[in-house]
Amino acid sequence: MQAFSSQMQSRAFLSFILPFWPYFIIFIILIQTLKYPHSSPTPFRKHRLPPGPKPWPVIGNLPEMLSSKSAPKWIHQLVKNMNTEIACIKLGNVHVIPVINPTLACEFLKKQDDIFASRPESMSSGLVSRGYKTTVLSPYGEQWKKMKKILNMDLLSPAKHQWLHDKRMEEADNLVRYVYMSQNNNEGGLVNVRIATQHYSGNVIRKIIFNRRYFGEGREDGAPGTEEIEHVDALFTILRYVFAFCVSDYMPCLRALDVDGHKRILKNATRIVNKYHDPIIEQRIKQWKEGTKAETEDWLDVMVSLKDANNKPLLTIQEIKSQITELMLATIDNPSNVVEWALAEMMKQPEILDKATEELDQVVGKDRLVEESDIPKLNYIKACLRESFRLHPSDSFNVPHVAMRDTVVSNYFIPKGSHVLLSRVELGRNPKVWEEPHKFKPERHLRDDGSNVFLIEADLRFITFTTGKRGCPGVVLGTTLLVMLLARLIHGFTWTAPTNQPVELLELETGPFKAHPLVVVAKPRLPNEVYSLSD
Ligand code: HEM
Repeated sequence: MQAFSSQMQSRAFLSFILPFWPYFIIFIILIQTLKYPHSSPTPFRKHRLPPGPKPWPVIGNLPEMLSSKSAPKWIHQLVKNMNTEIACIKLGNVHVIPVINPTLACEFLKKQDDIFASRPESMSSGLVSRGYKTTVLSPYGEQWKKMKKILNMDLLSPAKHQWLHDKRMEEADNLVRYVYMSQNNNEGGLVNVRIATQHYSGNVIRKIIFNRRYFGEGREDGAPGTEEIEHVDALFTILRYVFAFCVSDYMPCLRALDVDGHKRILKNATRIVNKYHDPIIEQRIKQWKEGTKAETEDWLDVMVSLKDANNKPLLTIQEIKSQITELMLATIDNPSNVVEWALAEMMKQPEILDKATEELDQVVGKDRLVEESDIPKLNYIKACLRESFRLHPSDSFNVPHVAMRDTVVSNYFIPKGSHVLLSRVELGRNPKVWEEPHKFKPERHLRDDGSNVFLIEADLRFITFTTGKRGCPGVVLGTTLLVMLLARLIHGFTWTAPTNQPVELLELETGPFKAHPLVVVAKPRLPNEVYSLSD
């Protein structure tokens, strides 16, 4: 009876308190705002902010963002509706500045690069970088400078690139073996190109960092084992959520609640990645300490052996662990996404596929497989890759850049702390820049004088590696992976769609990602002995 009456009391209390919940939340938000006031007035305040939707007090345009199916699509639609090429959307206290025009993009990343060289601090980047110990995710400062210098000088230098040649080639051979073996599968030679490309990227970076392809037993046919599938899936989950407009990044007072579930998903994915990486890293550090390892064979060895001015280890274990995860993330998505789309587009326009195959036969011949030394001569292949980057970027936006002080860009006031988002989708498809923007037309990237095509796009008419302080340090490795992947697939095999299943080019509703994996038939096109590959 007493239990019943206390139940009644708590029900009465609940029905009394429920209508006041919204006021309670607004109260917390107001306290939050008082804790984090807007930046103080500066002389730039006479300039207007870029055009944008009217924000609600305190919460800004968060309600509209939350009621949309996809935040990037909502932002792009706003920009389109306002007929502008730069906008300002207020999410909580943060000014988010989407940009779809290359001249403006160059203002941010070239002319005022010094001001826009920071990154946002967020739940996801803090978690993945173990408290900003890495490069991509760390705000501008001493830690970022330390890590970027190590990448440029010790891991990605031309000499180190040369040193790692054989490891990359082993994986390029493994890719061909994997596709070649599909002839023997009981699906009539069907190849899931997404699996082939994602695991090629995963295999190469695992080989470079850990000197191994497999975490577990591995497989004879070069295909990924269960451990590698779990590892690569977890990396892609992190990539999907790392800059995914998490509500609490704009309303820090909601951080403890994990309202959109992003924290739980990211924690789970990083746990999986750490489960594979941490034991290898810990054992290797021990081996170097005990003197049972003395030969430098991979990036992990390099990282463990780096010394500071006092001959002490330059990197802490946390720095090594977080930087390794970040290097995996940085390598894995662009090659797989861009090459899967490129092959799908080329199969849709067979004359393009024929032209690429002709170039390969001319440069490489039919008696051997493509080698890295062929890359400078494969201009049509590189033009196809550029076209795929332009039309099918691996994400809706470039990694955010943060304004380190108030400034003016193109007569608009950009307040300190603004998040600048160069739109990968809308830069590449901007009709003022590109004729027939939705058509896959590699010829537009060939040069009249026949000179070398590069994947770098320094004018930011679309995004590949960008430029400036925050530009990608992995241009050479990235270019090598991309060209080898597409060139080996096209040179080694003829590709046809299975009967009654034509190739389609549908995008997901949420972004520029291919809705369905490309699953097509591969037939070897070179003499059999060319495929007898080293293990
Ligand atoms: C495969 C093709 C690749 C593409 C298309 C690519 C593209 C990019 C882009 C667009 C950025 C952001 C630049 C900006 O903030 O403006 C970036 C940053 C970065 N990339 Fe790459 N990347 C690739 C491969 C790699 C590889 C192989 C590595 C190293 C293993 C790497 C390491 C990094 C790092 C460390 C940063 C952060 C730079 C900084 O914040 O200072 N990337 N990359």
